[in-house]
Amino acid sequence: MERVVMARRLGCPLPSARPWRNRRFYAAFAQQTPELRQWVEKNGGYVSPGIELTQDGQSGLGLRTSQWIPQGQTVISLPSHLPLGMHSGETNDDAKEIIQSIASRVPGVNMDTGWSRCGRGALGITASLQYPPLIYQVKKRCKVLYELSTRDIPAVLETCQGEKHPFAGQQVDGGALGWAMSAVSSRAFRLQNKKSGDSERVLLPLIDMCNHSFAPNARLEQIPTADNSDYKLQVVAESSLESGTPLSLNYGALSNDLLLLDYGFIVVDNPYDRVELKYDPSLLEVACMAGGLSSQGLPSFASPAPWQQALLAQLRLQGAGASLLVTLGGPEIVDGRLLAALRILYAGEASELRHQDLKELQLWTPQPPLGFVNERNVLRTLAALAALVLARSFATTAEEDRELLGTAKYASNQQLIVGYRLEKKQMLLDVVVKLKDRLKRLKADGKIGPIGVQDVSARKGKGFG
Ligand SMILES: C[S@@+](CC[C@H](N)C(=O)[O-])C[C@H]1O[C@@H](n2cnc3c(N)ncnc32)[C@H](O)[C@@H]1O
Repeated sequence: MERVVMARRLGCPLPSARPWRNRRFYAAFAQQTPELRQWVEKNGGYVSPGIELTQDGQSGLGLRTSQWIPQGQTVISLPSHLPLGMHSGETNDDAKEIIQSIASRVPGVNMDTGWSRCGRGALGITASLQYPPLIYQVKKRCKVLYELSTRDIPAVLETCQGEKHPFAGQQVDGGALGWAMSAVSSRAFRLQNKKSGDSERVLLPLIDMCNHSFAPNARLEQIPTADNSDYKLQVVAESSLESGTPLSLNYGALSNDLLLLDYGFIVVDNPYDRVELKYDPSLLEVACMAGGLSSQGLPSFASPAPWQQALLAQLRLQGAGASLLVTLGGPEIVDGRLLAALRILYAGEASELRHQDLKELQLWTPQPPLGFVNERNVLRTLAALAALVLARSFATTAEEDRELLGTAKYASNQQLIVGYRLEKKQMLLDVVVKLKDRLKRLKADGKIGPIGVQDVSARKGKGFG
């Protein structure tokens, strides 16, 4: 049995791009449960009589239970011929070849990058995101979409006539292409192809009506047949479900950036949300001072000792092949490489690290690996760094965003975007709180001396190594 994950990585519309956002559309569609059920069953699938299509608040359409479902019960089962992928369907061979040739030019399919709705107006609202890494992603995808629709796809389609034309003679403009890619990205699952062993993205009828939760009440399984020649896909209840419970699957440990780009929604208090920043010694220097640490006796971040440089190179934060992108947030609170780098930079001598595993330096351990003073300096610097990133990266404050969210004149796209940047700020504030909390717990042990030159000697006396 294999778990199947939502494929994400292809793209998703912002809410206004979804025709089904219209309430009447939802209501009409939700009534089609019997037809969908019959279609699945006619094609060899199974749908529990205990589930139905419904309109699910902010999430659009969804599935919910219409009766009590016991834990472990299969609620949907699809045979392997129902998922729709690049290699399935009844398109004629010429058209299939052309579609595959178009797909090979789409970075989202081959390079595992995401998409967003990049049609008219997308760039206008992009600036409101305020968060440069996401703005960059949106612009990049807009560019790819533009090039595909104005250059690459017309070049392929030019040679196609009649039967060969995969879209029955219709042109594919940026809007249509963006819509199609978004529709796929927000609904595709990643499956293991039993024959080739490759992972491929497929659309799963009915199953793709399940909305996302980080605490899902259902899971998707790919069950191989006894001889391993075929498989079926099934949605199974994770726990017993009361009647009227929305069915949810976990789309994956996705940040709000990926959820917004690929699915068009964000999760409040998303445990996997992060901010990206560049590892920058001068920023660390400022954070060190902002953290109230005296510069006396403390390291020069810009020109560390050779042994520190060697360790930073091992962390790929220095030298050829360095990768300077680090993150704050997520379950680990701070990127392990950044944590290790600060621990190394605050260590007085190479001997302090003699018995230290570089991997362990990247983790939060119950005991601070290089002693209390080292850890306190690290925590103070990191908390100040998170506060600095918060102050420097966004044009508005969290308070201003909250006020904006409260004003009715905002259309849903704008609300989503303001909500997105507010979540980023809130996440950074949470990082500061978590780091300060750690600092408090460290201090509660009563082993921390005053800050300054004494710290260095105290640290030297700890006897690590
Ligand atoms: C696989 S489809 C699920 C069915 C979809 N709600 C519909 O109306 O067809 C994924 C899309 O559902 C919506 N969605 C899923 N989970 C959501 C959530 N937790 N919050 C808001 N929207 C959600 C998003 O629009 C997303 O792109």
